[in-house]
Amino acid sequence: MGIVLAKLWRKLTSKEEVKIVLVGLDNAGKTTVLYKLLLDEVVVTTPTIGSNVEEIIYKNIHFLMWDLGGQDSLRATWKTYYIKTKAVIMVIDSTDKDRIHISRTELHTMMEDENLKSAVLLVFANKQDMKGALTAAQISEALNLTSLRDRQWHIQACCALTGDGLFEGLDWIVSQIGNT
Ligand SMILES: Nc1nc2c(ncn2[C@@H]2O[C@H](COP(=O)(O)OP(=O)(O)OP(=O)(O)O)[C@@H](O)[C@H]2O)c(=O)[nH]1
Ligand SMILES: [Mg+2]
Repeated sequence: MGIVLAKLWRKLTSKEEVKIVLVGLDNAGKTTVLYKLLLDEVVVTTPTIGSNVEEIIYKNIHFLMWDLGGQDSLRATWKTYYIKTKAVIMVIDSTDKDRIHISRTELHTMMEDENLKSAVLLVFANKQDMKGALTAAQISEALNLTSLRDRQWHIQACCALTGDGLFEGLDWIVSQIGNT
């Protein structure tokens, strides 16, 4: 316990950057999440080609957030961003029921990558404002999160337009990074 607290304290007081990658299918809302966290604004987005990177300082922790393009042709490049990643945030469009199986495959492939061995996983069940959105529990089941072994994971319902749930998700990451 003392060691965990000491590690957390070191993280909280150091200027060390905590690298996060934001992944998920195209149109999931990753870029919207990033700029809502950074600016508290809903920005007008276009599909991300390549990546956006921003520093977000929260609870005195410097998070370096990499928002990766989610289109099919870009997903093969995700792995080039994994090194030294402390947390993966997978953003899911909770209304995109037809493609949730693709998210599941992408997620489980990622989780096998050696560079993500000790990364924690936060899943954002985004677009909860929309009618017919799957609940976080339904998404958890569809992604088969309980099958993940040796992985700290958490799912958080959210709406990137209002910001609901976003900082709760970040709080979970903060609670985890003292253990890494
Ligand atoms: N209703 C609703 N729309 C959202 C929400 N979050 C994002 N959107 C919309 O979803 C669309 C796609 O958002 P982006 O943030 O560009 O999606 P992305 O995941 O970055 O997509 P790629 O860059 O192509 O991978 C935009 O029109 C957003 O305004 C949400 O919580 N609710
Ligand atoms: Mg984007």
